[in-house]
Amino acid sequence: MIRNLRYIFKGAPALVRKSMLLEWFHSLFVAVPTGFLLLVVREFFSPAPDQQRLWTYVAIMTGLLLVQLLVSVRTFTFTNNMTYTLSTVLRMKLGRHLQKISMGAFKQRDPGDLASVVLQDVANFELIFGHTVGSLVSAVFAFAIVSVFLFITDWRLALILWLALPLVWLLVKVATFLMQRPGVQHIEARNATGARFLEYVTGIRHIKSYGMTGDRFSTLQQALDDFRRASIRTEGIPGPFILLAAAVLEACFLLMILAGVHFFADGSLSVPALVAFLIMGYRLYEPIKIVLVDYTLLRYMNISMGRIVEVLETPEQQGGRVVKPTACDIRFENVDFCYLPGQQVLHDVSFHIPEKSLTALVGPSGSGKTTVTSLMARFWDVDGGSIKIGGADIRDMEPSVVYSLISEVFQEVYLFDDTIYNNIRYGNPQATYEQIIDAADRALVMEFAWEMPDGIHSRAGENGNRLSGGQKQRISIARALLKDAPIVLLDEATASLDPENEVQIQQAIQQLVKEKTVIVIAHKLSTIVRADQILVLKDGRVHESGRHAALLERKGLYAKLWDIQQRAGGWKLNKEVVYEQASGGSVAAGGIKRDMN
Ligand SMILES: Nc1ncnc2c1ncn2[C@@H]1O[C@H](COP(=O)(O)OP(=O)(O)OP(=O)(O)O)[C@@H](O)[C@H]1O
Repeated sequence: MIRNLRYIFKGAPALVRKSMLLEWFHSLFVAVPTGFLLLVVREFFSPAPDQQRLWTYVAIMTGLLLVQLLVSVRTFTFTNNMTYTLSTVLRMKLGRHLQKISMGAFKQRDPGDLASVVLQDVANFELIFGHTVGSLVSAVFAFAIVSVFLFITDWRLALILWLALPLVWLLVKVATFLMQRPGVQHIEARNATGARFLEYVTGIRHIKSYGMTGDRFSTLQQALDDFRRASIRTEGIPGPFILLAAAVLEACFLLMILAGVHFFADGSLSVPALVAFLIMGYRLYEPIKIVLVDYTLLRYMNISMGRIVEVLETPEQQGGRVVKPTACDIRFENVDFCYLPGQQVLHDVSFHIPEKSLTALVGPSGSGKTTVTSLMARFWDVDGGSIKIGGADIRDMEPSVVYSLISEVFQEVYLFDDTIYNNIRYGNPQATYEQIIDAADRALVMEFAWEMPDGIHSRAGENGNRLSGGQKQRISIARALLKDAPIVLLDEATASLDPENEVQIQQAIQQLVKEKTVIVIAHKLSTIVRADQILVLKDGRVHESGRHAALLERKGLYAKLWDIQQRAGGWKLNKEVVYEQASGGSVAAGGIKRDMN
């Protein structure tokens, strides 16, 4: 636990030290009045009680209690502020860290599980830390101070009260040991419930349309049942041990009374000392009772902290030796890669993409086209070989540098639940209003945005659900135009569009790829007949490469795919769509119109 706490408090030790100091100070003002209580009792039972002395003690105790109140308020406010500051810092740290780990490490965990680390585990930490750590520290100090007073008064009775400690400690240890597994299971069940709820809400359209409501509900019901059982176990298993520990405290107190009466009878204990023990013995156990409840909570917090530390310790992608490459040609050298251990997806892939050229990636489904583009963008790091941009290994560059070199326009467009304007602005947060409108104009976003109630400031909805597929793609192209990165990755951006939309998207893409190094994943081979280079992938290897005509002559896989597409289903292309890197570095793309024969 100490290691986890240290890790989490890294960067804020001064805050924690101040909080602990305040708690110690607070415990001092809780315990010292008890000492005066002893003096009051002694004075009270003396043969001639001194009234003035008694009033002085009472006045001092009142003063101390007032200070205690002030210190309590200050300690509470400080600890409260510190806890929420720490948890905000922690959440931001987790957010920043998640950005810096590779997609591989990111995807090893269920997204619902990761979200629950950031939200639930940090909430667990702030709730338990804020409410228990302070009182625990205070309790330990108060216990120590009251013990000193008691040992001074009568060491034998104090020792009997202390007898409870090893027993209580043992019972707490057993309780925390027993709750370790249910605690982990409880957190797992909680995450599973969150994930099932998320699945249920996000998939509600499909669940309804496939009439799966009953089935899906039972999955959720199952998760909720598991969660209920896990919650009962987490509280129920340590519960009896904690109750037993409380009973041990009561028993030792009774034992102390019996011994006190015995010592009083044999004349070795005075009345004031006995009364003091009756009052203060109970007070001695108050902090322990707090510890009993809080300690098990603390162990639960430790499980959450362990999960937070585990995420924070996931290695970040390194880089930084190369600040920015001087050119933007791309070279794959003997690249091997697997998403999962033992399942190699790319094998010894080598090729070179000259700067400002157009390269098409083609191949059967699952051949590795998307994987090649993901590796170029350093979403994952290669397992073997290297990828170089401008001659520099991308592993020597900060991932953010690599991202800044690349614009992507993929089939699946992700839009934030924000305005269209802001969604474009993500491409370059420093862009001016004019630059954003210009990008929107060039990507033909303005054509549809004008007609919306708030124009370009209309909201896109969650993941753009208020917009059509074509409109979303135009926004993503505007975003890429605004970013103006030297490398452009296109993933068959027009696959799911109607002909009219497709022509418009092609025009927008034409704007985007001017003077850039372009890599296009093409499923329709007719679009890439004029590419500078076509890489044909099969089973994660470069099976063939060359220009369109040369590949047709070879009569290999490309020629076969071409043949199939030409004959496919009686469709006739009567106007070609072509990506072409012209000698001046521009790419031409025509419109497409299909007629059924
Ligand atoms: N995140 C992932 N985790 C595990 N395996 C993956 C992951 N993404 C892709 N794969 C596997 O890697 C292989 C290559 O996938 P990739 O998406 O690169 O192919 P592709 O050529 O782009 O396919 P498509 O044309 O269907 O999009 C496939 O066998 C796929 O199952």
